[in-house]
Amino acid sequence: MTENISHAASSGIGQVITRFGADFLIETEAGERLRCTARRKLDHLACSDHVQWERQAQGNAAVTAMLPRRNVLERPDFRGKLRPIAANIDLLIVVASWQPAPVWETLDRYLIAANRLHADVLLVMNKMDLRQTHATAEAEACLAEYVRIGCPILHVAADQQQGIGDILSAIQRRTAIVVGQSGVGKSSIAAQLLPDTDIRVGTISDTGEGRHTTTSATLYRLPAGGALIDSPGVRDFGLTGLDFATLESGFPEFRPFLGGCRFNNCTHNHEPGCAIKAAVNAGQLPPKRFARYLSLLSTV
Ligand SMILES: Nc1nc2c(ncn2[C@@H]2O[C@H](COP(=O)(O)OP(=O)(O)OP(=O)(O)O)[C@@H](O)[C@H]2O)c(=O)[nH]1
Ligand SMILES: [Zn+2]
Repeated sequence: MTENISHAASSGIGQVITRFGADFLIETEAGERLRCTARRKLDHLACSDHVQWERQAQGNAAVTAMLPRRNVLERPDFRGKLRPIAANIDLLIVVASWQPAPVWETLDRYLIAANRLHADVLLVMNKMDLRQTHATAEAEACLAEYVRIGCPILHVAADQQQGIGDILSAIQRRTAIVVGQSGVGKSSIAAQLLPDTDIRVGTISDTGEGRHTTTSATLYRLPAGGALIDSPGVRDFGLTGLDFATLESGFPEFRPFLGGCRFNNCTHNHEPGCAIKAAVNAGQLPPKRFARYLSLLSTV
């Protein structure tokens, strides 16, 4: 790596691939991977952040600035302090399965989180081989409501390599993360999306310092375009700090009716003249989603 340095650019723009302790692995615009140090004030950098980098004496490189990010996923560390783990996420791939059965309120929470991040959602119903035997009428009705509100849904079977190509084409050029409750098949799906483990590990061994195992979120480029950010902490991320405005805007199907409530601070619960409740009663809004909205409302 060092012999190329005199010919290579000495500074530029790049993207954070992952982090090793205080250091970052950066991908330059030329596609080169550089291990960089960063000043303490850049400690809040996260996987997929765009940055400015600079080579220094002895071939060391450093991140010198963070460029604006479109969003950031944060989760509390062991002290309860919010820490950024991944930035610039375009798509939340929310995985659910027929066994374990979907927890619909959890799915609603992921939809709210995606909306808060201004990211798109793709619901992946995994283990479609178990749908016939395990899907209850209630679960099918809940899923039908997701179809009704326009949530994109794919049915796949990761174990049987069915539908993985559809997920790859749905990602397109976006940067995605895979989330979902335990046991639904997130690892199986990630392994299918990133089948070449050498690519997965190789991105990190490219720094010439041997193979690192990192629990930090890592950005993987997908051969068909787009990228996947993955780590255990990304996969089991959950919505925290829910407030009323976030909750209400996480139910996009309410939007056409929102101006119609008698009170402009209506919470769509007990208030008279509520347009949302009227629309639910008139069959214009999905009732099961609304019932879960009320249950989430009692937590804000
Ligand atoms: N029947 C069936 N089982 C599957 C399918 N995909 C994955 N599984 C199984 O489901 C189980 C859980 O899969 P994982 O990929 O470990 O699920 P996960 O979401 O990563 O689980 P956690 O690590 O607990 O969060 C494993 O036993 C898989 O073999 C599928 O398409 N059909
Ligand atoms: Zn209302």
